[in-house]
Amino acid sequence: MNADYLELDDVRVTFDGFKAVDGVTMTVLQGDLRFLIGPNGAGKTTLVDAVTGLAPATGSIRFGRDELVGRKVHRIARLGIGRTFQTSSVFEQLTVLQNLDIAAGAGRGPLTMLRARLGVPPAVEAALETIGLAGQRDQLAGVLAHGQKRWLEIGMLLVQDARVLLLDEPVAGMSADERIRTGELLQRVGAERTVIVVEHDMDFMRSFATSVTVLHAGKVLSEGTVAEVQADPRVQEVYLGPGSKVQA
Ligand SMILES: Nc1ncnc2c1ncn2[C@@H]1O[C@H](COP(=O)(O)OP(=O)(O)OP(=O)(O)O)[C@@H](O)[C@H]1O
Repeated sequence: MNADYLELDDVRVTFDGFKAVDGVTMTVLQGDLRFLIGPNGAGKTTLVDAVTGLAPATGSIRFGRDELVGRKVHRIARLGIGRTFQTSSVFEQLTVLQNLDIAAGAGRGPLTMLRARLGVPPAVEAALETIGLAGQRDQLAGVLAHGQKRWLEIGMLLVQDARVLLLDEPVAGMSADERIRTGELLQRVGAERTVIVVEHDMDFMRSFATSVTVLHAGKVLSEGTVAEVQADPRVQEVYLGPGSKVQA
């Protein structure tokens, strides 16, 4: 098995006795574009919080040889686990390049930062190309289109050399064209990394997921290819609904 994989074993998160994540076991490999779906309140965001250290979890979350449960947020980030949130978090008053530069400099000292400013570091250059914003590098992030801001956030994870990307509703609010471009970006990025996408957009999932985990009430209800989970009667019952178009 490749060293870059995320392995969750019996992960649990409890808030005042309420089991938000209730014994989740799943493995996501490098090159997999895994979609995490489920009804509102199923525990998707809490599970991502558990992986990134924002929610206190029990059980085991391993990235390669490293155990993440019990580690602090910044240590988990340094191990190469990156995430985006439901709302965009770019620095609107700074340019695209400055946003990437700051992300690339996270953890570097001021002198290193100063030296790095003399030229655009190769990792930043590569990220600009990957996210399709090379032409907008000197624009303020605040004037970018909604989709472009979300791509910039992904770029910020790339320059930090995140090996695992956890993206919370990355296409919410995007146009149809932006959705397609985001899916293609995730395919490019996901070829070399482990990507988990929390998403409610079923058309987007059908187009781009290589595998799907369905959460319900904090537990894994179903897992497999898009066709497999869509054909699963339990999924149709609790999530996709009796009227959903099943395209097995
Ligand atoms: N900090 C918290 N304290 C108490 N309960 C919480 C906390 N965070 C989440 N919950 C509860 O845990 C459950 C799972 O929430 P979570 O946000 O993980 O679901 P989700 O599947 O991401 O939902 P959505 O699709 O609506 O974003 C919900 O019932 C929520 O109210």
